[in-house]
Amino acid sequence: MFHVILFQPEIPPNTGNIIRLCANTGCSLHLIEPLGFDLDDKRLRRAGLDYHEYAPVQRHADLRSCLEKLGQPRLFAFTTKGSQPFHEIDFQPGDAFLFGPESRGLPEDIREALPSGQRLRLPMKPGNRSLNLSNSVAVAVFEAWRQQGFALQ
Ligand SMILES: C[S@@+](CC[C@H](N)C(=O)[O-])C[C@H]1O[C@@H](n2cnc3c(N)ncnc32)[C@H](O)[C@@H]1O
Repeated sequence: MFHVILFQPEIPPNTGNIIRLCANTGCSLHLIEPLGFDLDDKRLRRAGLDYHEYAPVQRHADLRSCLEKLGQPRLFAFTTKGSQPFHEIDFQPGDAFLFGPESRGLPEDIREALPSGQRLRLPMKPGNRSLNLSNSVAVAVFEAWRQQGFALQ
């Protein structure tokens, strides 16, 4: 349905939650190396994942090779530095959603390579820094899936 791309994720429980989220919503999950942990990290396994939930998870050496493998999908970057409200986008099956690492967010060159309309911001109260990574992915995926009527294919 949708592709979730985590750029160099750092914190195992976040990725564990996102693996389960993707398994439950039918998204594929793409991890851009280097990762801040091993995929068999016990902190990641503590998310209680079943083996089948790992099935749609792929690792990629870099973002470019990931996007090539996905056939150059329409790409949206979720960033606190975006100005485009995410809920105004008409998401389409096959779209890819890119999220940054927990400590530093997406690098500037990756953000700036996209038009401003594809740099999406999730609303927050003024003065707050950011949402948790796995919460951000959940909000984004469920809005996109809601727009498809929670279609199962
Ligand atoms: C913990 S945040 C990173 C914090 C980093 N200091 C920053 O400002 O980007 C991890 C990721 O969650 C996503 N995220 C968190 N809050 C967001 C928001 N309000 N709008 C869009 N994306 C958000 C982004 O992809 C971000 O790179």
